[in-house]
Amino acid sequence: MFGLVFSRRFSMAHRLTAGLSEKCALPHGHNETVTVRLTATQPQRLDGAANMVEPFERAKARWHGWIDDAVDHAFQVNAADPLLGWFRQHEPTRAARLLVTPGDPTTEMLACLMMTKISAFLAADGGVLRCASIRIEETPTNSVTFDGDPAAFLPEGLPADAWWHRADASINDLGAAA
Ligand SMILES: Nc1nc2c(c(=O)[nH]1)N=C([C@H](O)[C@H](O)COP(=O)(O)OP(=O)(O)OP(=O)(O)O)CN2
Repeated sequence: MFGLVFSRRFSMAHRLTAGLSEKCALPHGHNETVTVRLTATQPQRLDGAANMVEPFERAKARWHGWIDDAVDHAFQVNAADPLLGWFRQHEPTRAARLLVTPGDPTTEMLACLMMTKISAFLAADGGVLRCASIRIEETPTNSVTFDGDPAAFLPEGLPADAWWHRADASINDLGAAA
């Protein structure tokens, strides 16, 4: 089967506060690369004319738009991080630039949330493609890969309408909770 593979770079900052990585408890940043592998939901032969699964431009437009406009330079924070309250009180406009995760914003969590998000985009685009796997390179020496169903690996009890399920530009649900 064909796989359409797209990579996009983004800058981010985060901090991990749950206690497993004390060195990462202060805000710090990475230049990361996310790579997705898309496959056809109904694989077919090449037609002998256009010979495409789907034009690259169409397949990646919404996804790369979200990475560039919403994820790039966002600050990734645990939903329980007190910094969230600080931003909401002192810099509410900038709170929109916080990518909020259930628990620490690790690369594993980001892989699951991003795979759910791109799946929502692909479904909204007609469901011609699905995301078969995702790889996030956090640093030049550390990457996380994921394939399968993110729902089976995300923590239980998360809202079914959270930002990662929606085919929109959201990276948090702060507006909904305000
Ligand atoms: N399982 C995970 N472990 C860690 C994560 C993660 O997302 N998942 N993240 C971090 C930190 O973000 C840290 O900044 C990066 O890890 P680190 O190993 O320190 O990265 P380096 O590139 O500096 O590693 P070198 O071995 O020095 O190349 C920590 N753990």
